Amino acid sequence: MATQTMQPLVFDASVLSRKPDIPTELVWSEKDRPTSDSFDELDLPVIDLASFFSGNDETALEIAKQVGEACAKHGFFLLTNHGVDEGLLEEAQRRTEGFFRMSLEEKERVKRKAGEIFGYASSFTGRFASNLPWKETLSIPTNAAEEYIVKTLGDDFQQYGNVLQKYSNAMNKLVLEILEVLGLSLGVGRWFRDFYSDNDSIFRANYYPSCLKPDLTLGTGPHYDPTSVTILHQDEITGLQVFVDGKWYTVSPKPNTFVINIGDAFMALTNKRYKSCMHRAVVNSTAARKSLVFFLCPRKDKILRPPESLINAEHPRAYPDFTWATMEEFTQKHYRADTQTANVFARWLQKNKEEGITVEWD
Ligand SMILES: C=C1C[C@]23C[C@@]1(O)CC[C@H]2[C@]1(C)CCC[C@@](C)(C(=O)O)[C@H]1[C@@H]3C(=O)O
Ligand SMILES: O=C(O)CCC(=O)C(=O)O
Ligand SMILES: [Fe+2]
Repeated sequence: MATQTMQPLVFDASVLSRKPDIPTELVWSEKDRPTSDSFDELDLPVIDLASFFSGNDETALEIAKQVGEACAKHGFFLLTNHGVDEGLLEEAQRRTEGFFRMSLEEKERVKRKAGEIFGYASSFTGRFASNLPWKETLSIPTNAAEEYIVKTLGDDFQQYGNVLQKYSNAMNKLVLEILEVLGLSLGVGRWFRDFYSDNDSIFRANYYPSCLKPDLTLGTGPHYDPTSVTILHQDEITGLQVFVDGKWYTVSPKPNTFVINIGDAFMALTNKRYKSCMHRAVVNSTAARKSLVFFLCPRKDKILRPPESLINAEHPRAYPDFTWATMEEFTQKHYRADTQTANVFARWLQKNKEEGITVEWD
């Protein structure tokens, strides 16, 4: 008798957004599903970046203190007066909308292949079997955004590639400034800025189609970003939620404002002085939502070891040394990034060391 193999689900928004019966692969277990009390707004400090760089030391120290408090508590804050051109933000959002509105077949010309970080993924149908996210993603290298888009989608997409390159360049400049604020807040000056000066980061556009049963699904499941620092730009639709003090809260979009959060790799680099924090994205029944995300990643072969001044008797090493290449591989080949990534990764490094497999901290 021939054995029947299960075909992976096809996540085609033009079909699924109209379907009241949700395929089981996209239904999340009850404990993870969004509840109505998760829409209370989270109170986050709004950091004025222009004031930080105004030349007044007292102002800069006060701003660094606010950032430090937020990062020691949950790792999230908002950023305004960031200097990124508003027209560029609008154009990046608009052209991204245009990309995701194309047919599945057209988008799959840039399909993300197994084990690869970059490309278009429609939910993660080929990658995971359950708890699939109600989203499509397009991930590209920030250091070669235009080249990547043109190479995969062709010359007709040159304008989109160019906008994503400009956006990536703007994020690269902005993240180094944010790292100056973070450096001042921990008393290490430009150490973080210098460490990431040759960063090799990831841009990701998230597209969350509307869903007729948003109470059963999640756009992005609960996770900590495994990366270093995340700069998120939401369109005008609400969806981001953060878990603080045992409860889910919403971080609504505000015009011309970025949401910044610390990821696991930066938590390790600060010797756990700063925390990464669990978050997720919910979907809704009426409107599609987009977010543009810059995930700061160090040059792949750089050892993540905290500055000496952050290590002492009161704060012994919280994580072993590692490279981003190893952590990235871990999230792609061994572990689905979730709420436990940093701890499971540290244990995995330890186990490899015990088994005599070379790890960076030998
Ligand atoms: C290194 C990475 C893994 C994820 C993409 C990223 O480039 C940065 C963040 C990670 C992720 C977004 C965290 C949430 C879970 C995840 C599976 C997702 O929902 O997209 C993660 C990414 C991944 O593709 O593994
Ligand atoms: O879309 C959002 O608001 C959050 C996305 C997110 O957390 C991620 O891509 O890591
Ligand atoms: Fe995230």
